[in-house]
Amino acid sequence: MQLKLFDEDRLLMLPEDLIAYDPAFLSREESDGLLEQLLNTVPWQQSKVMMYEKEVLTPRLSAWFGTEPIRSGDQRPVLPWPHELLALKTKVEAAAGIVFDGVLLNYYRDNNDSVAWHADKDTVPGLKTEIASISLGEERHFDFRSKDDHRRRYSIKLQHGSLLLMKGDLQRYWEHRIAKSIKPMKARINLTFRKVGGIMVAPDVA
Ligand SMILES: O=C(O)CCC(=O)C(=O)O
Ligand SMILES: [Fe+2]
Repeated sequence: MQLKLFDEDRLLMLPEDLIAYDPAFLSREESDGLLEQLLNTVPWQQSKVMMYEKEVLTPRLSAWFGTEPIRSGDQRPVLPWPHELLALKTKVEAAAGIVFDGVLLNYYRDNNDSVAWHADKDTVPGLKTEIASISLGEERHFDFRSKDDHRRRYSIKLQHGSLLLMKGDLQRYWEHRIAKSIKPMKARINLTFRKVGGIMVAPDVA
């Protein structure tokens, strides 16, 4: 049998200390309700980033909820936690065994929205960045590649209501992305719960 380039089973080869995946963390009803509510109530914005000395719009919308900016200089307003995101934060913290202080929401409107290859870095050497990621709506491929050898790749389809934990040295040795697709796609919202504590920076990615 021929191995596909992106074979979901191969995710299992990414060590368990880097990734944990629960495909049905939220029920169907919870996921449907939350997706609808976030689509309609979040003050979505399209951020600008500098790329090769030019300002470009990121190919997705986003919003940041927390108590301080995701990183110094970030233009996004710091939005207060709405009730339903606080409830979700508590549930995610219980599953992850980590306390978070902010959540970044990404809204991929269709198949043309994406996030380019990046790792979510922190500024303090040796501090491991742990992120809990909830997916709602359209299933998209989440790709990983080794920073040392870009041919080493894995991919997983992030399902409606799933929870992905990224931990250990994942951000140090691996990059991730959501690629554009030629297949028409509906809306997807991703929520990444993070610990900023005034020290973590998010990357400038388009
Ligand atoms: O949409 C996703 O699943 C990932 C988003 C991401 O990598 C990020 O916000 O840093
Ligand atoms: Fe990321």
